Parts: sequence; structure tokens; C-alpha cells
Amino acid sequence: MTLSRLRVRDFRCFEQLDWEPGPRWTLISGENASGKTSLLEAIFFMGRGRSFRTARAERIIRMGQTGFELVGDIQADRAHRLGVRREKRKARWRLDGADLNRMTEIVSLFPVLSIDTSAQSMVEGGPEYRRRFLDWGLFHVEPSFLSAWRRYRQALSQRNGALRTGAKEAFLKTWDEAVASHGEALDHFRRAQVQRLNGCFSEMVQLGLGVGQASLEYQAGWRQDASLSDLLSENHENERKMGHTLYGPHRAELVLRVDGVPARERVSRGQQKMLAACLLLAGAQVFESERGRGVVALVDDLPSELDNFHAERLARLLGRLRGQCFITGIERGRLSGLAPSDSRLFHVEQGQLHPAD
Ligand SMILES: Nc1ncnc2c1ncn2[C@@H]1O[C@H](COP(=O)(O)OP(=O)(O)OP(=O)(O)O)[C@@H](O)[C@H]1O
Repeated sequence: MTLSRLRVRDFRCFEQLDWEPGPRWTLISGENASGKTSLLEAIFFMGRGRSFRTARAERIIRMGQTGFELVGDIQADRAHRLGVRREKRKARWRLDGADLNRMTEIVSLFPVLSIDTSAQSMVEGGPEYRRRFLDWGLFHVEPSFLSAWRRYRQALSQRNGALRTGAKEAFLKTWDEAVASHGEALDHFRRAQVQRLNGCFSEMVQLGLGVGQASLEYQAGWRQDASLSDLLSENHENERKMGHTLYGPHRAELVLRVDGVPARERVSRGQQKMLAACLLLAGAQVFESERGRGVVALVDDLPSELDNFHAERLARLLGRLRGQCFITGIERGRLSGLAPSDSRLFHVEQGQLHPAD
């Protein structure tokens, strides 16, 4: 699957853009504040319906304008045209000329992964980043995951409501059962995904960092010497005081370990960037082997914080993926030195993009 053409209007610093990136690697060089990250953000938005930089989509609209527009030509099983017009309060998505109401269709058509400055949160951030990563992968490889996830979220929200409003015990018990059964299903899916990821991740870390034995450990979000159902029914009093459910997959954690020690206690900042990249790339590799097609990988400022040795290793890992890859960097020479010779090179300057190869 490739993005063969991207048209952009009023997105961040870009007034108008009509761009045909390369089929494999596309390199984008430019000074600080020239618009490199914004280009990756536009591609990410096409695939996820959100930015990796801000939760407030209105911030992305070019200053002084009322909305932005993105139109992408996507070559997948066949050619598709995906478009979005985003205004301050509403968004309209179109696929092949018809309105789209669910993001799931888009996410499934255009799988995109971003290794940007916030990707480091995969190592140093809270567990929600890693849960989201696991769930992104599961959405793509496990057909019944989405409905299990939705059922769990719904049961959890009803149970939390019941806890907060002082609902009767009998009523709360019905939600205990729903949270426990959907929670167990979600747990089962997540464990299977961690198993798929584990081998790829440890191989990636071996190749990328060349240190230690890396592994992933999934912690379910409740004590394993008790069933979720028992924990929920035995803790009403405590949970009523807290006003929310204290056990279940919404509290799960994915622990990254190097030589058995939690990674964030063990590795340097540069290594954290590599480790986060390895985890994301392991996710891409699992996607490829399960779905038989590639993802679009976005790498913002690849060389920053990495010495030549590690930047080259990261580039080599990216080279193992079969999908399209978009990489930004400030210095054109350093960027093209890391990439295959058939990469397409572009230079961005004050919201203008020019071919540079
Ligand atoms: N909503 C907006 N409207 C207009 N311009 C914007 C908007 N949001 C951000 N900008 C500007 O867009 C420019 C490009 O920002 P971007 O983060 O894409 O640059 P970059 O090339 O990735 O920079 P760096 O190398 O420093 O990370 C910046 O000057 C920024 O101030």
C-alpha cells in the first residue's frame, strides 16, 4: 500500500501543496520550522484522523483560515482516493466519492506508524501509550478485537457510572459480570499480540542497539492470583469511594525490559529513542506478516539524538520493512547518506516543497 499523491490545503504552514512522494523511501530535508514535521503530520492525519502533536485539530488549520483539506491517492488492493475537510468543529471524510462516518474504515485502509519526538513516550510515558500501541496492532490483525474493545469500554463506562451514582449492589453486579467477561476477552487478545511482538522486538533491539536481551512483559491490570470477576465483586466499597473501576485491562501495562530490568531505568536517552523505534517497528513487522502488506512509516528527524552508528542501524531496521517510508532531517547530506540510493529527496522551505534529487 502506498500514498502516491497528497494534496494539502491550509494545513499548518502549507497553503497549497500537490505532492507525489516516492514509492519506497521519501526523504524530506529542511531548516527548523520549515514544515517537515507538518508534512508527516498531514500523512498521519490521513491514516488516524488525528495529529501526533496535538489533540486539538483546530490548531492544525493554517492561521487565519477556517479549515484544512487533505486528499490522498492510495494504491492498495486497488486505487483509492481518501479525503478529509476539517473545520474547527466538524470533519467530513470521503472515500472514493462517498461520505465516511467511521474512522475504522480509514485506519484499516491506510495503516500508518509514526516515530516522532512523542514516540519516546513509548518508553518513558505512562502505560496508556503502550496500551494504545498494542490495541492499534490488534485492530489490524485480529478481526474481532474492535467489537471486544468496544463492548469492554461500554461496560466499563456503565460500571463507573454505577459506582459514582451509588447504584444498588444487584445493578452493580450485572456490570461486574460484563466488565469481567469482556475484560478477559481483551486480555486474551492482548497477550496474543505481546507474544507476536516479543520475538520481533528482541531481534530489533539486538540489531538496533546491539545490547542486552530485550523482552516485553504484559501485566493484565489485575492480580493474577485472583480472577477479574472476583476482584470486581469483592471491592465495591473501595471502588465506590474512588468512583471508578480499579481492575481490568484499562489498567494494563506493557513493560519493556533489557536484561530483565525495566528499560527506562537502564538505557540512555538516545537508546530510549532507539528502543521506542524498535517497538514500533516490531509492530510494523507483525502487521506485515499477519496482513501480507506494509505500513506507511513516518520518521521525524531521524538523525537527531542519534550518533552515526545508531542512526545507520535505525535506517537499516527501517530498510527491513516492505512499506513506504517518509523520513525528515535537517541536513540533506546526512539524510541521504542513511537511505537507499533509490530514495526520492525533497527539500521544504517556508511551506514550499521542491524535488531535490
Ligand atoms: N496553524 C498554523 N498555521 C500556520 N503556521 C503554523 C501553524 N502551526 C504551525 N505553524 C508553523 O509551521 C512552521 C513549520 O513547523 P514544523 O513543526 O512543521 O517545522 P519543522 O520543519 O518540523 O521544524 P523543526 O526542524 O524545528 O522540528 C513553523 O514555523 C510553525 O510556527
